[in-house]
Amino acid sequence: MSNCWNQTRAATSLIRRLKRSIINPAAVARPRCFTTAEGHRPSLVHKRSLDILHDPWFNKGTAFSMTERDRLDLRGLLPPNIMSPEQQIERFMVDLKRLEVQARDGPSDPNALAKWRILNRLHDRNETMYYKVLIANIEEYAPIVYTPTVGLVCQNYSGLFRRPRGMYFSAEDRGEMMSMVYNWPADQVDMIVVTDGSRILGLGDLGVQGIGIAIGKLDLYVAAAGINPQRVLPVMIDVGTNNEKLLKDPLYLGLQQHRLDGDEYIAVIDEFMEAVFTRWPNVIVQFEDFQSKWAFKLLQRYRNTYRMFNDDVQGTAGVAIAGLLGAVRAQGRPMIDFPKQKIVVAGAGSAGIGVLNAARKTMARMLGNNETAFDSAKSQFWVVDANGLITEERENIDPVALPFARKIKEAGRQGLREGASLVEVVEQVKPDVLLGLSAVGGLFSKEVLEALKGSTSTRPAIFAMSNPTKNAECTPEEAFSIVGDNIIFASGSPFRDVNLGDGHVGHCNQGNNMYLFPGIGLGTLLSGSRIISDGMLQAAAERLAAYMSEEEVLKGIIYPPISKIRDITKEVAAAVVKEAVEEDLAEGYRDIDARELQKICQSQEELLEYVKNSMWSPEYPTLVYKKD
Ligand SMILES: NC(=O)c1ccc[n+]([C@@H]2O[C@H](COP(=O)([O-])OP(=O)(O)OC[C@H]3O[C@@H](n4cnc5c(N)ncnc54)[C@H](O)[C@@H]3O)[C@@H](O)[C@H]2O)c1
Ligand SMILES: O=C(O)C[C@H](O)C(=O)O
Ligand SMILES: [Mg+2]
Repeated sequence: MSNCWNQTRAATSLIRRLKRSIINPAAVARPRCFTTAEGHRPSLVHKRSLDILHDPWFNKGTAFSMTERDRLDLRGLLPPNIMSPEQQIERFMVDLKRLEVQARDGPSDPNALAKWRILNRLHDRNETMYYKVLIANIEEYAPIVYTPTVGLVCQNYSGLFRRPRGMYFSAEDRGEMMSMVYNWPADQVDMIVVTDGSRILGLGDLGVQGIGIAIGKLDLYVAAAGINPQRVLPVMIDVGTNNEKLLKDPLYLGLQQHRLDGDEYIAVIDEFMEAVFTRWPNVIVQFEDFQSKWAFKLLQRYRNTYRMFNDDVQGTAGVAIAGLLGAVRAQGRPMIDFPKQKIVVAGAGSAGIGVLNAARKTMARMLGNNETAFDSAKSQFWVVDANGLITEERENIDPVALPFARKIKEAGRQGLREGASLVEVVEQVKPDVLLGLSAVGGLFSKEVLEALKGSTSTRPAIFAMSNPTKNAECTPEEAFSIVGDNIIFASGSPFRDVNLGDGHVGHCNQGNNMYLFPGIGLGTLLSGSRIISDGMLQAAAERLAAYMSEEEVLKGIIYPPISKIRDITKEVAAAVVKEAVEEDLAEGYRDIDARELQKICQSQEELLEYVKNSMWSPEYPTLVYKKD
C-alpha cells in the first residue's frame, strides 16, 4: 500500500517537475539523451560570430567551449585558453578589487563610481557573468548598482552614458508609442520599471538621467527575484524637466523643455501604458520615483485596470510596516500593541503618505477592523512637512494629507499649533517612533534627537529612510550617541553598525523597499493575477515582518541582511501568490493554471519550491545556432 502511494506520489511529483521545467529548463534533471555535453538544455540563437560576442544576452567570452566556438563561427575570435565561469570571475574580480585598496564601505566609498563603471561594462558585455558576480556579492555591490551609488550615477548620467539600456519614450513620441514598443528585441517582457525622472531618490528632478534608477531596480529583480534578465525592461518617459541646470546644459541627453503637465502629461503616460500592455499583456509595470503630485493620481488611475504598482508609495509602506512591527517586538511587546504607538512622520510626500495610510490600516485591523477603529487609529500620527506640523488649519492642504491633519483644539491641548517645528512636536508628543521620509539630510538634528530622549517608549525607534546616504535624516552614530544605546535604528541607504563599546553593537538596519518590490513583482507574475490588490501587498509586508526571529528583533535587528535577499524574496513572492489565490485573483502562469496553482498553495513547502524553481539563475546555457 505504502509502496503504491509512494509511486503515485513520485509520478505526480515528476509530472509537476516536468511541467515546471517548461518555465525553467534547469529545474528538472533530464535524461541524458536530452542534454548537451555541458548538461543543460541548449538555447537556440539566431546569430553567429562577432554578433554573438557583442550580444550580452548570449556572450560567454572566454568561456565558450571548443565545440561551441566551432558551431558558432567563433574560432579565432577569442584567445585560445578556455576559461571556466569561476576563472572568468576571478580575473574580473582582480580588476574590480584593485579599487578596494583604499576604502571598502559602500556609503562613503570614494571609488564607488569607478566600481559602477567596471560593473556596468561587464553588464554590457556579458549579462550572465554580471549577475553571477552581483548575486554572489550582493551585500558588497548592491550599494554600487543600487542606492546610494545609483543616485550619483543618475546625477552624472550624461558623462557616464555609453551604450543605451532600456527604452526611452518622450513627449515627442506621441502617437508613435504603439509601434515603438516593437523596437524592443524581446517577445516576452515580465517586468518593466518606469520613471519620469521627476523625483529621483532625494535628489529631485533629474529628467532623462533618472533611467539609472529603473536599471538599478531591475538589477535587483534579476538578482533577488530571479526574473530572467532577457525579460526585464527599464523605461524612461521623458516629458521634459524642470531642473534649470539640466535645461541649460548643452550636453544634457533629454528633451530640453519644461515638463508637460495636466492632461498633456496624462495622455503620454496613458499612451505608454496602452502600448506596453498591448505588446506584452502579462507584463508588470512598477512605477518608480514619480513626484508625489503624479504618483498617487497615476496609481489610482491604473491600479484596477493594469498589473502595476507604485514602489515608493506601496513598496515603501510595506517595508515600513514590517519595520514598525519589528520595533514593537523589540520593545518586548506583542505586535498587537502597535496601535498604541505614537508615531511622528517627517515628510508627507508619496512615501510618507503611503506609509501613513498603510500604518493606519494596520492599526485599524488590529483594533477590530471597523470604521471606529479606522477613525481612532489616525490619532496615533503627527505629520510634519516642509511647513511644520500639519493641522486642519493648513491652507491648501494636499487632499492625501488631510486625513492626518491634527485637530486644532487637540493640538493646542498638546502645546502644539499649525506649523509647529519638528523639535516642538517631538518634545510635546514624546513619540515611540520618529520616521523620516523628507529627503532632507540631517533633519533629525541634535535638538530633535535630544528631544527624542524624552520619549515615553522603553526603546524609541528612529527610521531615517531618505535616500541616498547624504539625504538620510541622521546617521546611526548620531542616533546612538545622542538618544542612547537602547534604540532601534533603520536607514534607507546602508550604513555600518555602530560600535557602542564593551563588545556592544548598535545595529543599523536597512529599511529599504528592496526587501519587498522584487517579491511583489515575482509573486504577481507567478500568480497571474491581473491586478495587485491591497491584500497581496499586505501579505508581502506581513511575511517580511515575520521573517525576523524573536532573538534577532530583541537585539535590535528588524530587517534581514541583504545577503539573504533571494531567500526573503522567495518567501515574500510565495505569500503574494497565496493571497492572490485566496482572493480568487490568480489566473496562473504559463503551464500552471489557476487550479494547479491552488493545489500547489495547499502545501507551503510545494509553494516555496515552485517559486524557487521558477527563479532564473545565472548559468551559461549551451548555444546552438538556428537560422531565422
Ligand atoms: N527607504 C525607502 O525604501 C524609501 C522609499 C521611498 C522613498 N524614500 C525616500 O524618501 C524621500 C522622500 O520621497 P517622496 O517621494 O515622499 O518625496 P516627496 O518630495 O514627495 O516628499 C518629501 C516630503 O518631505 C517634506 N519636507 C521637505 N522638507 C521638510 C522638512 N524640513 N521637514 C519636514 N518635512 C519636509 C515635503 O514637504 C514633502 O512632504 C526621498 O529621499 C526618497 O529617497 C525612501
Ligand atoms: O530607491 C531606493 O533606494 C528606495 C526608494 O525607492 C527611493 O526612492 O528612495
Ligand atoms: Mg523610489
